[in-house]
Amino acid sequence: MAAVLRRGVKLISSGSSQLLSGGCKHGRTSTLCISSSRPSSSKINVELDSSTGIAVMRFQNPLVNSLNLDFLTEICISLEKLELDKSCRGVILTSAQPKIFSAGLDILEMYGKNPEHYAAFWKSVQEIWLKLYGYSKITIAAINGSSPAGGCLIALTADYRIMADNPRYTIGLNETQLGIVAPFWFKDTMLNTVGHRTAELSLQFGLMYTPSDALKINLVDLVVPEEQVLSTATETMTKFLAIPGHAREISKSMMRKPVVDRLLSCRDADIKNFVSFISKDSIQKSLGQYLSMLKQKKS
Ligand SMILES: CC/C=C\CCC/C=C/C(=O)SCCNC(=O)CCNC(=O)[C@H](O)C(C)(C)COP(=O)(O)OP(=O)(O)OC[C@H]1O[C@@H](n2cnc3c(N)ncnc32)[C@H](O)[C@@H]1OP(=O)(O)O
Repeated sequence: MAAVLRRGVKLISSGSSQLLSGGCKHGRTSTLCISSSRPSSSKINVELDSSTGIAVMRFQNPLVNSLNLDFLTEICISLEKLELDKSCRGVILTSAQPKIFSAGLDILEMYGKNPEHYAAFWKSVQEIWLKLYGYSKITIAAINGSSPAGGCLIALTADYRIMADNPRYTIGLNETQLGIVAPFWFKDTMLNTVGHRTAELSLQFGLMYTPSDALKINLVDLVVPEEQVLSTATETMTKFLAIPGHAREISKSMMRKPVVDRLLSCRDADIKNFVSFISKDSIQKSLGQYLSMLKQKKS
């Protein structure tokens, strides 16, 4: 950690992860998120440019940024810290893993575990969605890889989505392909983005879209060459930042609050429903088959 803690770097928070803030080149302040115990094990990296107020949060949970409980918790804590940090005005969400934005929820968290584990996991999935969908600051998803199911959900919570123009990358809520069902708040997030008919077809078939098809249905807002995803996200953020903050924030909340409130009003019931659904033998069998299919695909 000594190499990171150079002159002018100060610790600005604590918890399961730490935020380090310090002066660096060009008079800017960068913020790096590292794990308190083992810096190299951190699953995200956050850089905050205090001259612009733009933070870039990179997911780095090998191999495929699958969203397990620890990873979800780490993302949530960092988002919370950035939301409280007055020098941060917006967050760009992107991936440090090649070719993958996020593989979605970690299937191993939903397979072969006990009900207590399923409940704790689902609570953390709810937390991340509540945090991101109700986030007061601007969020932009710089989607530089595939983004199935929970990965697509994370992207859908952003105020704007920019995807790399690579037909090998796909995005969508493919839950039915695994024999599982996207809950109502996944569905509502999709519905609010692409409209009723498209969401209906998309969810029933568990459709995955190439970037150009995702653009056609407004699942993403912009498709750009891969090497321009981050710079375009920064440019777009600058446009959002030009709008008076309080007016933008209230407008965002007005659009999203009913959906957020709906989950808030029934969190425990939603967890119970998830635990009962995922514990079913038939669902466990489907997930087991899907995991085997993923392994077979490699050989
Ligand atoms: C009432 C409500 C009930 C239920 C609601 C539940 C909602 C669920 C939401 C979800 O998000 S479910 C997860 C859906 N995700 C997927 O379907 C993605 C599956 N993965 C892929 O399609 C591909 O792996 C890929 C992400 C496109 C990457 O492909 P690539 O060829 O680059 O890698 P590879 O397939 O070899 O995978 C590497 C490694 O990672 C494992 N893996 C992949 N995805 C997941 C995952 N989501 N969870 C856990 N593990 C995953 C894969 O098996 C490989 O493992 P190995 O190295 O041990 O073989």
